[in-house]
Amino acid sequence: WHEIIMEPILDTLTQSTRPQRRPSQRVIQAIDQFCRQKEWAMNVGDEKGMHHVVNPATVLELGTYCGYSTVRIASLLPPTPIARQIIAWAGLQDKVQLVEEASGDWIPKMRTEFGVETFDLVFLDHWKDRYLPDTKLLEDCGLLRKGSVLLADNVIFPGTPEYLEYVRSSPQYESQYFQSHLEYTKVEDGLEKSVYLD
Ligand SMILES: Oc1cc(-c2ccc(F)cc2)cc2nccnc12
Ligand SMILES: [Mg+2]
Repeated sequence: WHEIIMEPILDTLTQSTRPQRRPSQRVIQAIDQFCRQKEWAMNVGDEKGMHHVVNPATVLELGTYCGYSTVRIASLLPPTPIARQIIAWAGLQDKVQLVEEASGDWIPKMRTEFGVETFDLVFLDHWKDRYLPDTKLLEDCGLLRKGSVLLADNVIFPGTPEYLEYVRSSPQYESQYFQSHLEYTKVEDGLEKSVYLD
């Protein structure tokens, strides 16, 4: 359902804003044209091409050179999740590490997998029953520091009562509610900002 909903968002973007990146085929065509007309280069090229493989999922390329064949091969890979396309369309792919796994599985691996010491900001906007366990996991894994901010969406609607009770009663947090409305509606909702005091 989510991919179906997100597709029109991506379509709207691609029709209404300038891309931060060029579709891969235009990149390949531009390099082939340059190497054919201006300066030869040792790319696999458009004649040998990459026609002999079908739908690879895991690929090892030995010898990247300028990235020409990397682009050719990557364009054969399974479609990129919509969120990754939207992030790339905004030109922010180099700043974002997208992890498509359960939060409870990955929070304990943040330090070893991504070298994260502590988070300055945690934006909680996932499954409502994960807000509290994931917050406790962040504490237990030492991923919060004095001043780390937890910003939680939907604390009123759909609602996260256990999480609210925890951050508002814990001496480890200074919590503040910012009343607003459920996105694009008049239903009450809001954000809870909780500063970790350590
Ligand atoms: O902001 C949000 C709103 C809703 C939601 C649910 C039911 C409704 F009727 C309307 C809105 C679900 C969400 N799930 C995850 C993260 N954020 C959400
Ligand atoms: Mg939300």
